[in-house]
Amino acid sequence: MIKRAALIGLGTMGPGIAARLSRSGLDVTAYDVSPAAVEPARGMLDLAGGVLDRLDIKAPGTGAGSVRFVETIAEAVDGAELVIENVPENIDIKAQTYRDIDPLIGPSVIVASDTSGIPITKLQAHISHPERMVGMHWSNPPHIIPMIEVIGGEKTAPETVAVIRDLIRSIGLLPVVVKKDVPGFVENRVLYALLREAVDLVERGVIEPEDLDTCVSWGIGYKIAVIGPMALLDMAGLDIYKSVSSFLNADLSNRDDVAPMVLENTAASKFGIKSGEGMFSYTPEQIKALQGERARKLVAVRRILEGRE
Ligand SMILES: NC(=O)C1=CN([C@@H]2O[C@H](COP(=O)(O)OP(=O)(O)OC[C@H]3O[C@@H](n4cnc5c(N)ncnc54)[C@H](O)[C@@H]3O)[C@@H](O)[C@H]2O)C=CC1
Ligand SMILES: Cc1ncc(C(=O)O)c(C(=O)O)c1O
Repeated sequence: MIKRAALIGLGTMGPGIAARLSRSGLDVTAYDVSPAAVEPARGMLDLAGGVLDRLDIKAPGTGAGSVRFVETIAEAVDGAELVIENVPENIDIKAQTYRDIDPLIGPSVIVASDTSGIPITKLQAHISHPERMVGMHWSNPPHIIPMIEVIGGEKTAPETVAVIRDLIRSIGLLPVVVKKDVPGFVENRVLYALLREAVDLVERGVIEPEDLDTCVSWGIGYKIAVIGPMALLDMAGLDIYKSVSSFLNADLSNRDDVAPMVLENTAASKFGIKSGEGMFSYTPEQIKALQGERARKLVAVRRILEGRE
């Protein structure tokens, strides 16, 4: 079983993944190309530790598992059996990172990418042992969401997929093996189908953004946490789905470009909470409160869904 992991990239995702792996007894080295990313990452690591306490996720033994911040990529991968790449969702940046890692690791080291949806087959073209490369797609916030997609590319060895699946299972998380290396894998294909329709409805003035969120969170979202889409079809009845989808599917958004509303916002540097404005506006105090509230509610819901209260 893997005991030493390296995390490359410590932005939104890296610190939570480091926290979750170390809590399960792995020794983690953490590296970011930007020294400015390290202090926020330490803060996120501490916050994630507190959330893991509230989830009652205990270390396997006293002192088991650690996170060590290092200053070079060579130090990060030295001795690692698993390297998890968490650099931005840009194939050139990811490819350069694999080229940097390649001469520093042995052929048995597994390189996993947390890509949101770039096919693994494309990524593994940039590494000399593609059979050891795999997709390991965590969901945000990664220390709280227990499901992780595992994706093999055309050249990934089945054993590599099995090792990562077993690692995820052994630390009490939920691996889902995606059988075909399709863009976006499964979670983001479903999420982006929902987001495309949601953005379109707001953009066309069908609904206000706040009301869209109430509708989806308290309608579909609340329900879907308890009963997944396939089981939901059976609950609703396939006859109903057949009737509604026979006229509704043709009316749903099928735009294949990025919606103008999103282009306008991003062009104006409105990225959401990271810039203080996006679909909504946020003060720094509101952002802190929202993040705390998100963690508290996700922990509470997870405890209930797991039958722990
Ligand atoms: N943000 C999200 O909700 C999720 C993101 N992902 C995926 O995870 C990956 C990382 O995403 P985020 O954490 O959101 O990105 P981010 O932009 O917040 O963080 C990326 C970090 O990588 C660092 N970095 C850039 N080049 C590097 C290099 N060559 N070596 C080391 N560090 C480098 C940056 O300084 C930055 O701190 C992306 O592929 C993304 O699609 C996956 C699940 C959810
Ligand atoms: C908007 C968005 N895009 C990608 C992801 C991901 O899973 O890669 C997420 C997420 O919540 O994890 C997301 O919200």
